Amino acid sequence: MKIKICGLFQNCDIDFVNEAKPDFIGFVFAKSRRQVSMEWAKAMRSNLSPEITPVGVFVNESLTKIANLLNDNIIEMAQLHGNEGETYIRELKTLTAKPIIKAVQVKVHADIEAMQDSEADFLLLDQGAGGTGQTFDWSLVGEVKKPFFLAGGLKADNIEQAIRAAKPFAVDLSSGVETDGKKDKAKILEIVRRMRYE
Ligand SMILES: O=C(O)c1ccccc1N[C@@H]1O[C@H](COP(=O)(O)O)[C@@H](O)[C@H]1O
Repeated sequence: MKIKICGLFQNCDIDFVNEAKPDFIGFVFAKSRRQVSMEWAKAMRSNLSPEITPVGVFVNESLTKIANLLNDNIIEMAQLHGNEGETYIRELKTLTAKPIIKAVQVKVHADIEAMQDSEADFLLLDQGAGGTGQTFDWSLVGEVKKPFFLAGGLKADNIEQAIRAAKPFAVDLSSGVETDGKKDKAKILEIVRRMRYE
């Protein structure tokens, strides 16, 4: 099981993940209390362990900004968390060879069905707008043709149940590894340890 720790915004967050070694981390470029600038992401990425893949999280961002971040190697994957459609994804793919993750807000299974043939490389199934700490009904997931990240309110006490129900390629956590709005080293270490050894 792959694991992504999203929404890193403090210098110490990089130390936490370098120790825990998740597979992916996320920098949020969208409006959010976790938002980072291009310059700050570049500085954090330069301290990130090379074994960890950095993902940029965007909401209806300009294609040029995303392509620049990818092509300047500040991020290695782009996660589109807004209303980006297939035309947008196709266009982004003409600007970069790096993988694209498309977030899907899951209210009914048909929301996933509608994205099965997307040109995105991965789907990310979430409860809503992103970074809310809210779960959705994992029994809605069912059969998914594409590899997908499972997100939305995942934390130590629900992650095993979520994995059993949805069988994702990777799990993605942000709020669930925070305390008082900041990344919590002990929670990050514990969840990555569990994914690796249980
Ligand atoms: O984290 C944010 O602030 C954010 C803002 C805008 C779009 C997406 C965002 N985060 C993504 O949301 C999911 C779930 O997060 P949570 O665990 O429920 O807090 C995750 O994929 C983040 O990448």
